[in-house]
Amino acid sequence: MKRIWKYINKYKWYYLIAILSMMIAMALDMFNPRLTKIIIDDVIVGGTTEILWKLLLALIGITLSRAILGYIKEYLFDIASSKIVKEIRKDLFDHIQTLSFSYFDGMNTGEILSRLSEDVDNVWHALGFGSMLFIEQMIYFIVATIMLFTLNWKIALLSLATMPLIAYLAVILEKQIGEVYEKISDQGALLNTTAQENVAGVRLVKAFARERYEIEKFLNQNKENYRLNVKQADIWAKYHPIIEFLSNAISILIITVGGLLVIKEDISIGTLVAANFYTSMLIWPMRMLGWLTNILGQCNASLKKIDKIFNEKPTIKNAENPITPKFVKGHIKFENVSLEYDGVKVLKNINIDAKPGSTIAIMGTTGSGKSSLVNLIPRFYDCTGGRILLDGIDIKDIDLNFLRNQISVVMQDVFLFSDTIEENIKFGVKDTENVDIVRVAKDAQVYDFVMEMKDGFNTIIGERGVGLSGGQKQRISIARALAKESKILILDDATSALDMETEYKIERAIENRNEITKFIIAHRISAVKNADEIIILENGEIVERGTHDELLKKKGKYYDTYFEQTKGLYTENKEVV
Ligand SMILES: Nc1ncnc2c1ncn2[C@@H]1O[C@H](COP(=O)(O)OP(=O)(O)OP(=O)(O)O)[C@@H](O)[C@H]1O
Repeated sequence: MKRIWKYINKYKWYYLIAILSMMIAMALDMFNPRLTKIIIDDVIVGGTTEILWKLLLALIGITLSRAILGYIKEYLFDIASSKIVKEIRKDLFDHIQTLSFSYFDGMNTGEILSRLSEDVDNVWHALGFGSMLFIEQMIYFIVATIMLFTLNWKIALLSLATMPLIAYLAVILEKQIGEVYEKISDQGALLNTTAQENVAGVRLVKAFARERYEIEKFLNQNKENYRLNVKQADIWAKYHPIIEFLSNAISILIITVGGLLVIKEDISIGTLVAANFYTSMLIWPMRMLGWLTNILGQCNASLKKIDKIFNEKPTIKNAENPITPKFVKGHIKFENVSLEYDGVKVLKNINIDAKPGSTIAIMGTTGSGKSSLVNLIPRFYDCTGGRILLDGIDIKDIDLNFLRNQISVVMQDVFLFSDTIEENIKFGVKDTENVDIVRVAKDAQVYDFVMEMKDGFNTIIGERGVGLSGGQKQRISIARALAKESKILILDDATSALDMETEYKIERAIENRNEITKFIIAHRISAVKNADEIIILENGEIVERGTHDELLKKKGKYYDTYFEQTKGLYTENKEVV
């Protein structure tokens, strides 16, 4: 909640002027029943017709000024709330960008999207018309009470005595609605996630003919959402008519008691009309209390959820005084590195010395820790033991942005944006004017198939690269990494969808880049055989290492893989034919 005051404070003048306009408009409103009273008592009953035109002019003047002030009030409330919400959404988005990989491991996209859209919208409603009506109704209540007392204290007391009952019902209503709303909001996030995952994975759903199951899953979520909404409507239906009935009953009571006072000539007819008017002004805030507290309650619940994201701290942080080296050679050294995810050790005693420009290939069974190992270099995760050095400096001491700028990663799971091929390739490039798109496209074997497309590099590819083959997507993501021209290149199983020939051409082009230190995770011997060092991982430990020839001589795991992949070229005792 504290956070929201920081934003409101920034636009306090908007709110102050809006509230001032509101107060003047309301003060003018208060004159209307008084003028009506004078028209009834003095002009109609008393016969002083000569003041009628002045009274009518005053009524017109009040109505006009009220309209102008009303416009100023609404405009300022709207503009201030829209500005605040724009800033909250931006800050929230910026903050989400700063969060580390581990945060996203445990969150689903639908939930984050719900915070950014539905919850921020709830804050907007509350800061705009919600708070405006709340302040307005509270002032109406106070002023109408004062006006009633100045008219007749008996009627004033009678009106006020009935208000707590309406207020009590409104508060109960708000409490129950608030509880259900919280559930509706969580359910909405779940519904979003289900829909989002289904649409994103529609091809997989169709391939596995799981449409029925997915529809059922969505319908169940939707049914629960419906049930909660009906429950909310039920609560409204239970309390709202009672509040409505009480409001009307109060009016009848005032007219009856006031009528008796008129008969007894305690008050004039004009006073009764004015008192009835002020009583209705008193009832409205009470009646709206439920609705307003509901909006404010929703806003409060949403703010708590938004705050939870804001309170999330990135687990990977910059050092207090981060180092920004002047020049990077690209020497990467792992010293006794280990890694645990939630207490489970996935890497143990890793020692690697990757000299500038060298190629380190990593092989191993699935789940052996290959991706985890390379993910430590750009600090997607921090090692839990040992240290990693870049040119002799612990990477935890290097400015995080600087460090990541030195590294290009082609991830296992290719992600392309729905944009042109050129923009996708230029994604990580700072100096977009001087990037040699053609060279990187040729090196990544992208150039030929792009040139066959009608719009070439300007071809817009669908979401996540829809419209391209798996191999084409991988090649574009390799081109994207090469275009970044960083000192360290990580290819995490980046050529798995490529045919041997294309993979070979890309590997050669990358090998020729002597200025880059390369980490290549691959399963094919052909992709790793020219590496300066090949590392075989098993259960998070290096079980074999050396060059292609050295490993073949060892006749260990690498040799077995080599034999498996080149079957037919050997005799039964694994001797070359
Ligand atoms: N973010 C994470 N949180 C928790 N555990 C993880 C995380 N990422 C990986 N793991 C676990 O760490 C182990 C190593 O995973 P990793 O992805 O590094 O293996 P890999 O050798 O790259 O596998 P593959 O060849 O299938 O990609 C696995 O047991 C995996 O379940």
